[in-house]
Amino acid sequence: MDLGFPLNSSELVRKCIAILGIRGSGKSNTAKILGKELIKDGFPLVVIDPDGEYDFQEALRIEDFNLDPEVAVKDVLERKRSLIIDMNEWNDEAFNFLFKFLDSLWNLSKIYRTNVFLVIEEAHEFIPQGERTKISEEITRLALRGRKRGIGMIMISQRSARVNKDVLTQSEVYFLHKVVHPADLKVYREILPLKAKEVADVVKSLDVGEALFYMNGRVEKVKIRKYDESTTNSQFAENLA
Ligand SMILES: Nc1ncnc2c1ncn2[C@@H]1O[C@H](COP(=O)(O)OP(=O)(O)OP(=O)(O)O)[C@@H](O)[C@H]1O
Repeated sequence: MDLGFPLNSSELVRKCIAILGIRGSGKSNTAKILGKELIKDGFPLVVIDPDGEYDFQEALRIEDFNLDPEVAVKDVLERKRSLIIDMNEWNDEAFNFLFKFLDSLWNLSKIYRTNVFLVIEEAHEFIPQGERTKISEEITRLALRGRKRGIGMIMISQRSARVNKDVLTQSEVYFLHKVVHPADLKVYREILPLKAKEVADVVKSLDVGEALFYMNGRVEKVKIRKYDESTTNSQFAENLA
């Protein structure tokens, strides 16, 4: 696949991927490019979208939560359809749906074992460090034990230090965009096999859309290509069979 640099999508299957960086550093753009390329290569995505900003062609958007979560999960695992769960309303209805959806995903993935990626935007909101919720427990279980069931994860956060450490350290692939806060730089130092000064210098030099890509022990400065918002239009979940 082409992210602005070439990468083999099969190398990402069943892995946890972290996309980190400050506001405006290009995280969402990176996640969208990566998500679109994964869909193109045949891997369904489930996007937990707190700001209603994701919109992939051929994905179904769920924003009306009357739907049976198990039917939605089966659509992903059986028909390999991508879903965007729009959490914009941030209400009990949305959280109840999400909890049941993640629980069904855990249970049914054992049967189907479809390779799928769970995309979690603003990951610090759903899997906060030092706090446990019903949802964070579901996501943690999927991250720590989902690999054999086909589950990969893409976590995106502007607050690296506030994301649950147990989950973040499961990541094997990192896109590290610019950060400035010392607590976030400290997280980068823990992740990268570089000297502290090197980390500080190279991270400071990153422009919008640039990131340190870290996988298989190799760190590379990359420029992600720009996502074309005009080519997207997801369908609504009423179309779910
Ligand atoms: N690789 C890129 N090439 C060119 N422009 C980019 C690139 N990545 C991001 N941008 C632009 O920079 C701006 C911020 O990008 P983006 O929304 O992806 O950042 P973010 O880190 O996700 O910010 P936030 O945390 O506020 O969501 C957008 O206008 C986007 O179009």
